[in-house]
Amino acid sequence: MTEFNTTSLLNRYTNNLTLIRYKPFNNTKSFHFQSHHKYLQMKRRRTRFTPLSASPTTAADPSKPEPVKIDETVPRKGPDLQTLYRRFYKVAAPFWFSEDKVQARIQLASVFVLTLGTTGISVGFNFLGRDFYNALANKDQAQFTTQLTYYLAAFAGGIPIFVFRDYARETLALRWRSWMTKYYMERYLKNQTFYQIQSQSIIDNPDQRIVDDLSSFTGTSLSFSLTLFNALVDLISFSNILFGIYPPLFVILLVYSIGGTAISIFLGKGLINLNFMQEKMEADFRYGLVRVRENAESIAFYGGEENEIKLLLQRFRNAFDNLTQLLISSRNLEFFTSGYRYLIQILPAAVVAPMYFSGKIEFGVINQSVSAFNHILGDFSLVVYQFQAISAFSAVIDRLGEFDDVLDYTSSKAPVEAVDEIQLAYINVKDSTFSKSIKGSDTQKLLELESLSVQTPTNKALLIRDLSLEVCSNDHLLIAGPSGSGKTSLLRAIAGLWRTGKGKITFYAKYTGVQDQPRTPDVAPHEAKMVVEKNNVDNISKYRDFKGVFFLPQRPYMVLGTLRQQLLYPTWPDVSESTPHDSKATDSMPFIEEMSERPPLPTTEDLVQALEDVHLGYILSRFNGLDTTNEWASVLSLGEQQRLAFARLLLSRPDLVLLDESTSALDEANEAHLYEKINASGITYISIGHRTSLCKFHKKALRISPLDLDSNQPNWSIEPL
Ligand SMILES: Nc1ncnc2c1ncn2[C@@H]1O[C@H](COP(=O)(O)OP(=O)(O)OP(=O)(O)O)[C@@H](O)[C@H]1O
Repeated sequence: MTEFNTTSLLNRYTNNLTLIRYKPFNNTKSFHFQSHHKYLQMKRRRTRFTPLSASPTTAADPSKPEPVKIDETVPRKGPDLQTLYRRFYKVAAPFWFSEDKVQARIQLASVFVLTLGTTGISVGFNFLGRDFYNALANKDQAQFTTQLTYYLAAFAGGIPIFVFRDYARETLALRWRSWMTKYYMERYLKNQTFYQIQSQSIIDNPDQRIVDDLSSFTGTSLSFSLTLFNALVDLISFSNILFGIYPPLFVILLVYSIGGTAISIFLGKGLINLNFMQEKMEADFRYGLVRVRENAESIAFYGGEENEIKLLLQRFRNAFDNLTQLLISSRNLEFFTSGYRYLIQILPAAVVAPMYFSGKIEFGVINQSVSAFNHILGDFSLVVYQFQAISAFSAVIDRLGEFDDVLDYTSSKAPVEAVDEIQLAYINVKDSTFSKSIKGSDTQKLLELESLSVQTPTNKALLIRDLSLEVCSNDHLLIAGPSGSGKTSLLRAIAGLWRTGKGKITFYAKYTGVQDQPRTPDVAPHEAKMVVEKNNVDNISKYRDFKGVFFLPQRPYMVLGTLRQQLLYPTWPDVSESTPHDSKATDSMPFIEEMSERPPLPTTEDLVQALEDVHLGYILSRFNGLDTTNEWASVLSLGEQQRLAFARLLLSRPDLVLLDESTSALDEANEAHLYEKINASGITYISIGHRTSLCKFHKKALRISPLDLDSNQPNWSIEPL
């Protein structure tokens, strides 16, 4: 039924070009980092994660995370108990030792106290029940009325405690989740970790792990801890009662529950893995749909609906098949758990009844023993009754733990592998005397490449050999060469995205981050105020604080948001129309705060002027000003998006910009206008481009030719234009 509904829905969605009209403004879940290629591989094979060949440093140090990488050739094996425990602790612990620990612990303590309260109330009800039924059996009306009053009073007093316990638990879970969400997102977006995870296919669906797994991890961890605590207190309280009534009954119960737990673990051991795969496959399916939405126009132009339906249905079928397996395993387990649950129901009454008949106990004691018996049975049988929930939770722990390990591994990788990598250094040149001292003139060195060789990260193919060059202010450089020769790869290396190769890249720019940075010994004190070596892991993000450098890709990235946010991206990232409602929302999430200092915010007039400067003033009236939200990548043409990217550039005014075919979609008049604008605003540019019309805006050209592997000669040359 579900499969049929999904199939027909997909058919209706992709037929008649419905996809092109669908606008995704309110979906904040649309992270999209999984490659299509990976999906094609996934179709026939199941996935397992195996350790990477870790370097000796990481392997020897047990505190370092265990790195993982997708190996799609072998079926995945579930984690062992020790790994699960390690992962649970690693994921759960940081919050309870964070800056919010005092509040969090107080809240946790109150939840536990309220839980104790609820157990006390249950015990009270057990005794009330005994007296109530005794009064009934004795036909003692006065006593019955008194007991009834007590019962009602206990209800009135007890119910709020149950309600407040749940409320306190859920607010604590929310607090924990909001802290964890920020913690994981920061690590995911730091040091270009998201780029490495995506470009090397390290793990599947990180977005689903941040959104869904974190939510269920925090909620379930708390409710399971409380269930365990409750069961323990319950066990102590009710064991006394049952033991007091008839000790052998207690022993039978103990044996029964231990046996039941062992059998359910044996029967349900495959469920953890099935749950893990289910989460992954559901996320893959959802991601496939997000891709259709995001690429609606291209798919519609290609007429690729049929293809998409097949691919999407295949993804859905993977989830469906796995769920079928999951249901079968759950059903088999259910046969056992249902039998286990109901088989023993009449036992306490049957065992205690002879004592009642012989007058040793009153009638109410039978009811009391049944109730105590059921409580203890429930406590001892936690694993049996909750096995499916426990296996789903284990899958969540496994996925989050794996993600956590990858985040740790990716951010700790840089120092270990530094020997064979391209070195990046950043020199702060706020000091104007230094600027002039470099060449004895007013020009300032902005970028220096020393013996730089660039290799592709996956197969280490050499693209550029031994490149050395210097770019000073107004030294506009054009990078040219045949398609595939490595022009964009050179920019990737300069941007720090690719580190494979050797040589050194040094930026000389204005640094806007923290001042007290270590100085490297090879730079004389009069030359630079501060140097940041990229080998230090934190420095990739510090590098972004360099006001001096800006990159413009061929297809500009359009953020989800207003036109104002487009223009302010990426220099002023956290600016949005903050309403009173927003600030309230931030108050309730104490961890979501501004991340760092920014340069002064451009005014509305500045933004309008920037749009006019790139000949885009007309879109203001078309889209009702700066503050309306649109799917900008769909509503603006590629040329308009490129001009918008130049408006960002003019607002940020960096010293140096790297343009990767950034005017490829523009007519020559607009292209010339934009180059004149950036030239006039004092920005030095390095452009990649194929058009000869670009030559007149540049002073020199770097020509890259395809590498000849048989020769040791560099495959580049520099010539004046
Ligand atoms: N992630 C990657 N892993 C392995 N090889 C890659 C990767 N990205 C690009 N390459 C290869 O590196 C080579 C250079 O690619 P690059 O994008 O730098 O070329 P380009 O000179 O900019 O080409 P074009 O002018 O067509 O844009 C190509 O052969 C490409 O296939």
